[in-house]
Order: sequence, then C-alpha cells, then structure tokens
Amino acid sequence: MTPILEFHDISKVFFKGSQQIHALSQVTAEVGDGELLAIVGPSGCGKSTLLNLAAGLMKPGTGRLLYRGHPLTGVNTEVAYITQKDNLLPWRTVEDNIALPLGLGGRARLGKHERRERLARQIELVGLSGFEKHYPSELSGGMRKRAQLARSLVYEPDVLLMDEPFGALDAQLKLVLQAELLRTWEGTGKTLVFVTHDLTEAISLADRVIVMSSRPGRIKAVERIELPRPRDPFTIRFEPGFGEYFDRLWSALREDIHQGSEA
Ligand SMILES: Nc1ncnc2c1ncn2[C@@H]1O[C@H](COP(=O)(O)OP(=O)(O)OP(=O)(O)O)[C@@H](O)[C@H]1O
Repeated sequence: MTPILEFHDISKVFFKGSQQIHALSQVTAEVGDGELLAIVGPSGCGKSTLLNLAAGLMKPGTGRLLYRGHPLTGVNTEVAYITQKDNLLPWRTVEDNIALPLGLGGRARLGKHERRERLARQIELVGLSGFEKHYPSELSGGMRKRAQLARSLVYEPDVLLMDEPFGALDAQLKLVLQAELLRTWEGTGKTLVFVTHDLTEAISLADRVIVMSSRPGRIKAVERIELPRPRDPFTIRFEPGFGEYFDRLWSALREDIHQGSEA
C-alpha cells in the first residue's frame, strides 16, 4: 500500500483561555492511496481534528504530516472535504452550488462544454436530476447530502474527506446513501477517509477501520476488513465474518465510549 497521507507521531493541543485541550496524542497512521479508511471513536476524541489536519486547515502541534511523501504546508488543494455542517449556499441553486468548485480555478479550470458535461454527470450520479434549479431550502436532508457529495466530487479530487456525512439521517436513507457512495467510489482508485460513530457503517464501507481512544485521541486498534467488493450495505452485515469484525472493534471501542464520551 503506497501511503497518500502519513501522520507521524502527531499531537495537538488547543488553548481556550487558560484551558488546554489535548485533542490528539502521538497519532501515527497512514492512509493508503486508493483506500477507503473509516475512523471511529468516542465524541471529542479528535476525529475531526485529524481531517482538519489532512485538509491543511490546521497544523499539528508536534509531529509530521506528509501528503504524497511531502510535508503538508498550507491548505491541501488535492482534497475535498465534506464537513459535519451543511455548507450549501442557500442563495444558489443545486446546480450552481455543485458547480462552485469548477469556478475556483486551479486544475478545475475547464472549458464551458466540459464543465457543463461534468456537472450533468455528477448530478445524475447522485440522483439529483430534475432538481438542478431547486434551492437548498427546497431539498430534503438526504438530497442536501447528495448535493454536498456532488459538489465535492465534481472537480475529481484525489482524496475525499467525509466527517460523519450521514450521521443525522434516518437508518433507511443512510443505507441508500452508503450504497450510492460505494457505487461512486468503487473502481475509481480515489482515496476516501470517512469519520463515523456507526461501527456497522464503518465495517460495511471500509478497507480498514481505525479505532481511536477517548481524548486525547490515540490510535487504539486498526482492523483490515477483508469482506469482498463490490459491497452491498443492505446485505453485507449478513456476510460471514461481519460479526467477528464488529465484536473485535466494539471491544476496542466500548471502554472508551463509557468513560470518555462527551456525547
Ligand atoms: N478550534 C478549536 N479550539 C478549541 N478546542 C477545539 C478546537 N477544535 C477542536 N477542539 C476540541 O478538541 C477536541 C477534539 O475535537 P474534534 O472535533 O476533533 O473531536 P471529534 O472526535 O471529531 O468529536 P465528534 O465525534 O463529537 O464530532 C474536543 O474536545 C474539542 O472541543
């Protein structure tokens, strides 16, 4: 596995007035090029902080962070980041929201025709055809997530970071969107880092699952998920082996959930 992201002995402390918050402690981990990595852990253990570091939105306190073998300095323009917050622009239509990254220049600078084609392809891929002219307030929660996903994928980033993208959705819709995400990702060779509280979701989607301890977040366990692909999130939980993965990961997670959770 060639690493695309490398966290070497990373610690991160936040200062809030006189208070110090030790978010991460000596985290060493790699994300393989083309891998789907899930990160689980109790609330407040530093999962979003890890994604913020990977996106170059903040710097590690100590330790080294490499992207494709080079130290990351500044914002990482090779990644797309779906944060927990829904940040669709309310005054733009679905189509204009999704097209936003295409207007930002860099390698996304495309001709008019290619731009229109790529936009239409992406809208179709996430099942939003017919809703191009709608505003975010006119969409359901699931549709807004789809629009966010399309906006992140439209400029074809090498790495997609997703912070609990389906956390607030009902169980059925979550399964539908997991299936769509897998269909969109499988076979692309792109890297996906996915933070979730849901162990079943982590096992269903990921090549590897990292379990973090309660704050300060450390890597507590790493499990390679050898379930076959393509996967169907509706049925994969009934595959032989799924239960064993669940039991092992849950026993790593359980004690920290009870003692350290802020939820
Ligand atoms: N900018 C900041 N300033 C101060 N403290 C912060 C900042 N960002 C994060 N923290 C603190 O660092 C800790 C880790 O936060 P982080 O958001 O990474 O956790 P998380 O595992 O993603 O949590 P959750 O699962 O609840 O989203 C928390 O205690 C949080 O309050």
